[in-house]
Amino acid sequence: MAYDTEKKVALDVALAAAHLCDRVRQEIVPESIEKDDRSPVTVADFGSQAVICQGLGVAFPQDPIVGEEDSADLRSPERAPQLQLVTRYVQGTLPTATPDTVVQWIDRGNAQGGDRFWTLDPIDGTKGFLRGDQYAVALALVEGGEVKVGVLACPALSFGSGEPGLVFVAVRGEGASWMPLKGGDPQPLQVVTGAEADGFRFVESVESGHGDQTRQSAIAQAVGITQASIRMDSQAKYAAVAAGQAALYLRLPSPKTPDYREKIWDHAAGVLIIEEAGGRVTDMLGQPLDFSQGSKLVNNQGVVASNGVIHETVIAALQQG
Ligand SMILES: Nc1ncnc2c1ncn2[C@@H]1O[C@H](COP(=O)(O)O)[C@@H](O)[C@H]1OP(=O)(O)O
Ligand SMILES: [Mg+2]
Ligand SMILES: [Mg+2]
Ligand SMILES: [Mg+2]
Repeated sequence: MAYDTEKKVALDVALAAAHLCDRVRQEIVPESIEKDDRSPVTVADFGSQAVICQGLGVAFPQDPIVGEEDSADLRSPERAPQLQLVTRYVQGTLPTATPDTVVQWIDRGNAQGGDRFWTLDPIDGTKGFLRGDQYAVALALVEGGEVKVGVLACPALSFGSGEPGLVFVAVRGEGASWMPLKGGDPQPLQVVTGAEADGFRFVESVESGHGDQTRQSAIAQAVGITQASIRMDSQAKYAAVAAGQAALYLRLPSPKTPDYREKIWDHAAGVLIIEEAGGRVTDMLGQPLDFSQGSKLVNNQGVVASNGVIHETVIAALQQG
């Protein structure tokens, strides 16, 4: 089957990284370092990126990786204790790791893109990770501007009363599935269908600054969703729609940051997983997300991810105000 090796390697590295993040959260209270854009990063974000870039580098040495983090914030002498800690966690997976190899692996993720590249968010939802809520390790392969393989590992996510720790994977044209992080048979993913919108739920970010929650509620109501939103950090929201737990994910530009452009690693894996589960993802104008323009979705604003059935109704409601 197409992309068999890519799927297997992506799952292996994402699982190893998810395990590292989970260990960090169980064992220490991770401190956050503030990046230049004032967003937080932790030893787990760096460790996850190191493990994934190392594994992709061995399996696909020619493939560029467009990752969120770079090692600049870890290289300064005053950050030596944090780099030591990252190295110790990476050694749990790669026993020969040293501070030098760790920063090199992290910086493999500094590529700009190309016709074929990987995009990586080593921890999507760092704020959720720090709060003890949802987060995801998100990895996707983009070829010719199209997402071909997507993996989302969600160590804190569970369905119903099941144990937390789920992984989601999709290959274009071959469907999407989920399985427990600790192993088990893959189960197919299918969005919720039917036209009974008053039974539907919608998902949105926990962070009010990452979207327009007022407008998101108004649009959900306009399309007949009467229940309150489920607020969740990270691309776990895409997983919730793909698994039929919600029919809609709305991410409309925040009035505080109207010029914000979404980063490709915040969406690529989730988009493919929803599409392969039978759903649809566009921007707020109904245009497909354009993954061919470097690290940002410069041609898109806002994201609408749905079960497909209600998609056009949502886009029409957005056009009305
Ligand atoms: N103004 C903004 N609008 C939309 N997303 C944002 C904004 N600022 C940061 N983000 C991104 O939202 C993602 C988290 O998603 P969610 O809110 O759904 O949990 C993070 O990757 C974060 O990027 P960054 O890592 O650069 O801070
Ligand atoms: Mg992110
Ligand atoms: Mg991140
Ligand atoms: Mg971040």
